Amino acid sequence: MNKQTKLYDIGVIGLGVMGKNLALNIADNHYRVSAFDLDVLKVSGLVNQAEKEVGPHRTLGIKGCDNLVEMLADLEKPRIFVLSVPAGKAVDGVCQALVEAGIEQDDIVVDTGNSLWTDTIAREEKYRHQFTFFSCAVSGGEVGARFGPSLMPCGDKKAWHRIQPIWEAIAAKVDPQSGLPIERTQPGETVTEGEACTSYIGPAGSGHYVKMVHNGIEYADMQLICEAYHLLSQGLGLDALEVSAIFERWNKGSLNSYLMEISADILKQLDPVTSKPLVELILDKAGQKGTGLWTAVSSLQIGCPAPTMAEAVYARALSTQKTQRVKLSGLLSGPISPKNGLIDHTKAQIFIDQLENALYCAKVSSYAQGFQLMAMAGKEQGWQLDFAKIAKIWRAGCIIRATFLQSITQAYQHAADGALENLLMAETFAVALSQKQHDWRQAVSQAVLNGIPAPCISSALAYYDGYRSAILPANLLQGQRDFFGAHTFERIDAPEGEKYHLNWSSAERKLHKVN
Ligand SMILES: NC(=O)C1=CN([C@@H]2O[C@H](COP(=O)(O)OP(=O)(O)OC[C@H]3O[C@@H](n4cnc5c(N)ncnc54)[C@H](OP(=O)(O)O)[C@@H]3O)[C@@H](O)[C@H]2O)C=CC1
Ligand SMILES: O=C(CO)[C@H](O)[C@H](O)COP(=O)(O)O
Repeated sequence: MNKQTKLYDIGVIGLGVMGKNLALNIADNHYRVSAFDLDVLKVSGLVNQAEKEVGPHRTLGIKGCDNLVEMLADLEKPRIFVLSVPAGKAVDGVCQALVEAGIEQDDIVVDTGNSLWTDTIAREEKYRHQFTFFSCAVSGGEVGARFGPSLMPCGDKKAWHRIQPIWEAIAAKVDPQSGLPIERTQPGETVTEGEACTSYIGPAGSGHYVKMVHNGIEYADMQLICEAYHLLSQGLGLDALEVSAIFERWNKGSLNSYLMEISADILKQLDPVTSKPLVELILDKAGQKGTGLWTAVSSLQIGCPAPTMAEAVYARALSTQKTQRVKLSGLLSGPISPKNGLIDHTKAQIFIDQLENALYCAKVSSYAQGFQLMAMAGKEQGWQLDFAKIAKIWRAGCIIRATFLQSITQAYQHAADGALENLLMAETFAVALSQKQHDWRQAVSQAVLNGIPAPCISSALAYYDGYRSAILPANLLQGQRDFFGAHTFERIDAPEGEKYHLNWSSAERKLHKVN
């Protein structure tokens, strides 16, 4: 391996999709990187790529290591290690191997994988007497990691101050006025202006919680776009290229986002083998690694409704039941399908415009759920989450980046003392949704009438309607609970907290005040 005399600034462990690109990004920003992976081919692959990218006149400060003892010797003390290994056992495996290799108390280990936030809290405690376990969730996929991701650090404040200059250098950057990304796409380029998409989130676990909700929102955003595609293709009978053109137009307006942009691109792609649209040849069974599921589970545990994110997880699960779906498509009846699609063609443009507004409203509703979930979790855990900052660091670099996040940033900045309980209460969104909600209902109605599943668009509407309902039928529900289980109920004409029970089954039906 490449022998250097000067010590290195940072050690990157795990050189898969993310680790390799983070290492190159860090080196582009003039920090010297020592890199290790269990797979020697990944180590040599990184070193070769670094040499190729810069050519003979300039070298990137990247060195491959054979083992962790070598890496420890390579690094300037106190040392900084970046872990980019699969979440779960591998993280503890590397931490243990670092202990065996001689890691010291002042050294910092930064876990950048999609770890479960409760594991992060436990690890900070577990390794407290051996080194500082810090964590920083990363979003942006391969390209983000290479040219500027969104970074959500949490844990020991002193550790944050040490890594902050590196993190601010490698993060995506945003023009503070417009909220638009300042992009770099070439190896060796750096962006030194603009606001960095990283900000200290809070104590251990908080950054990973925020990233988990980011992924829950990501699942919902993706499914919302897929439902629009389904309604346009199955409902109106449009082909992939026609849907792509609609998405490209939507991407120029309030729906502008990275996910909308790549969806338009995907729909345009022809299969190199058959020349048909590739999307039509991709099997309709969705995968998942678990972060969306964790978000839905947390929302249920906390008691904070996040139905659109949960529906997005269910939609992926349902998609995997392909064999049953195929069987039932011939067994269960739905609306009769005319040749050119289900929805009246003479009203196609009206429907397309309604769907655009429906998608915008559903997106606002979904983000409102996500931000409220973070607020409730933050309260429960005693984290002081700054939502304007969180929206800010999602404006570029991450998968859910969108111009819309500038409006969310401003909504939280304008709310006095962080008093915005729910995004739906922000004037900008309340007004927009009031104006567009009729179209949202039309789109959901068309989906229902024509038998096209749109669980995220419609659950987002149900959340909106539930949230704006002064009266819900939970009075009857409380009656049911008291009837069969003596679970008691409160009365609207009695002080809050006072509990009552009616002896529903007895002849006299006596009301008792319960102490
Ligand atoms: N891919 C993405 O878009 C994103 C991924 N993430 C998260 O980042 C983390 C890394 O993801 P990704 O790069 O995609 O994963 P990959 O599987 O591509 O890379 C992980 C790498 O870590 C190596 N590795 C595993 N165990 C060890 C070990 N004990 N010591 C050294 N190296 C080890 C693996 O080697 P081997 O293959 O030989 O086992 C592999 O090269 C995950 O937690 C993921 O959830 C976060 C944001 C986006
Ligand atoms: O964290 C990410 C981006 O922010 C990953 O892309 C995410 O892990 C993808 O999740 P899944 O495989 O479950 O779709």
